[in-house]
Amino acid sequence: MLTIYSDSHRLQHGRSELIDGTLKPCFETPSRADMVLAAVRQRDLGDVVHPRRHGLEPILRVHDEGYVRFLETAWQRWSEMGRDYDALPKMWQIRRLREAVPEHVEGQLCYYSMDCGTPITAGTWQAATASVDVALTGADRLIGGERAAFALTRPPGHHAARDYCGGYCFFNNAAIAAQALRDHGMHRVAVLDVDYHHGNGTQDIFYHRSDVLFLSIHGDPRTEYPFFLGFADEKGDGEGLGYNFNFPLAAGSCVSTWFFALDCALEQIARFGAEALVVSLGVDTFEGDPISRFQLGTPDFVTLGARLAALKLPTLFCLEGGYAVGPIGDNVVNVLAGFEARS
Ligand SMILES: NCCCNCCCCCC(O)(O)C(F)(F)F
Ligand SMILES: [Zn+2]
Repeated sequence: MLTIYSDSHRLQHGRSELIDGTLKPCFETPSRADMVLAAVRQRDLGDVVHPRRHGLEPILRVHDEGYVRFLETAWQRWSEMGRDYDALPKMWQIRRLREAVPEHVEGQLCYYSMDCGTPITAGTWQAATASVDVALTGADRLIGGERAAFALTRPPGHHAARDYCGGYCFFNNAAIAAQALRDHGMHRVAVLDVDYHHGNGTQDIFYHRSDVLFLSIHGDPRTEYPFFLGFADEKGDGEGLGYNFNFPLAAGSCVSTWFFALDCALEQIARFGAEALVVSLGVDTFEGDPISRFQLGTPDFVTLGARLAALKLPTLFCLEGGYAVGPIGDNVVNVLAGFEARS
């Protein structure tokens, strides 16, 4: 399987995040991508290519222009305040506060974000746009007729909504790739999110649409981040009613429960008649993940890949989460190798 990778991911390296009430070093580190790339090479998964640049147009097919312009200018405006450290919001635009978009960078930082775990740094814009190019280069390969591709995307994307960043995500790589597949003639595209955390951003982007089916298996938002989206009763709206499926599972759920949810999701994808599949591939479902609470073992990721291959669809894998850095490479490559073995 082809891997698309850009060294520009290294430019996103936040210093700290506020997590569980304390400031800790960021869990979403460059070493994650280094370990995945090393495993891709060590396991001889296939060629590794650099992305083609696609510019801002595909991003603007999914994200709000004001939000994109904010991300493009935030660091420079933040630095002009004499700050040389990560940009993080100090509050949010919560219920009954004014909806208007602030002019000032500090206000916009609050308006265009959903948490304080997603630092904007000097290299964020370059890293995030390169990550989109990685995903889009993978989509180009599917459009060109290839069966599958692995977009080694970092920073991740599935928490990024039309007009806000969060959960270490700035641009929604998987959603932008799905939109590109639609724009290049695939009529029905499914996005399956297997990351531990609900892909609130991807749901937000496609919630009113029937041409992109979104499905997510994740930790129950009653107790797990992102708390405010990802419930089973969120089924889409308007045109999109019936084209959104959430499978929230209680923290600590066993592996067989997880695979039962996967089989239900795969059944919906087959019924939808998808012409292509984008997988938001987070491996923080791993039993040893430091911030998540499912129990998949490293061998289970082979089974996941095999189940996905059974759909016999052109498939683009976009890396999302996974914070057990030692095993992340084997966990990710197991999915891809498991997929290839059944293709
Ligand atoms: N007590 C745990 C608090 C969790 N705080 C933030 C979690 C962010 C998860 C990010 C991710 O893994 O979903 C992504 F794929 F986007 F990277
Ligand atoms: Zn996650």
